[in-house]
Amino acid sequence: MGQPSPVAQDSPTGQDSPTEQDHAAAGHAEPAARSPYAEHTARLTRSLAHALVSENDDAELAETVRALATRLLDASEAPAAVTVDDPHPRSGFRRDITPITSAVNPLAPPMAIRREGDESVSDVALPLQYQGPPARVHGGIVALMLDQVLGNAAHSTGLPGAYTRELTITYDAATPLDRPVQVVGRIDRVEGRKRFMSGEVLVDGAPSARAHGLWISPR
Ligand SMILES: CCCCCCCCCCCC(=O)SCCNC(=O)CCNC(=O)[C@H](O)C(C)(C)COP(=O)(O)OP(=O)(O)OC[C@H]1O[C@@H](n2cnc3c(N)ncnc32)[C@H](O)[C@@H]1OP(=O)(O)O
Repeated sequence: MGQPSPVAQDSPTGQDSPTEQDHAAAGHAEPAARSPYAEHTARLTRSLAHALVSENDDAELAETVRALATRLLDASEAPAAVTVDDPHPRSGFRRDITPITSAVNPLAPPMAIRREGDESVSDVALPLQYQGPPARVHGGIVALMLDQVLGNAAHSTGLPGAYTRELTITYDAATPLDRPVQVVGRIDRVEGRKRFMSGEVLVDGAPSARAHGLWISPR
């Protein structure tokens, strides 16, 4: 596995400035300012989620969190205006707020995606927050990872932006928590506006889940 390399494009179209379609796909307006606030908040929230699932109770910490939650609520009037330089290779959006690769979305692990040849690749180990059955990654999270990595691959060639039209997952085996897994996606063929995609989640090189799907550019 090579070193992560930044995704070349800032937008699904590969242009310097994001288009309206990029914004529609990303679901937000262009950020007005840059600040470390969002990144710190995301890290804090991930830490809180970890503390919650660890089931340790600490009254003093709980009070600190309560007070902080009150302050954060007060400060969250315009969250769309808060952003940071993403320290991770970006998914392709100028500002990534997806719940899987964004550095500033506390729902996201976050998962970094890089290009290797014709494929989009991510190495990730998912912690307990993403558990479904005991010791296994939730199947919906597996689908989310594959949707994102296949989506990244669908946009990696400078083709116009496209949306997931169909995504089929075959779960072959458990995807373990807290162990490195690799998610891979690629374009199998392009027919006009349609991109037929495939990919897999690999555990020690063997697929725990396989995906195929269709991405379509809007008219
Ligand atoms: C660098 C950035 C990285 C960025 C990386 C970012 C990764 C983000 C990953 C997140 C991905 C998402 O969550 S995306 C969000 C979730 N998905 C969505 O919201 C999509 C919702 N669906 C839609 O908006 C729409 O259905 C579209 C835009 C996808 C397509 O609409 P449309 O253009 O009207 O489509 P339509 O005419 O019906 O179909 C187009 C053609 O495809 C054919 N077609 C339709 N379905 C199928 C099918 N299952 N199998 C074969 N062919 C099919 C039709 O017959 C037609 O063929 P012909 O007549 O042309 O021959």
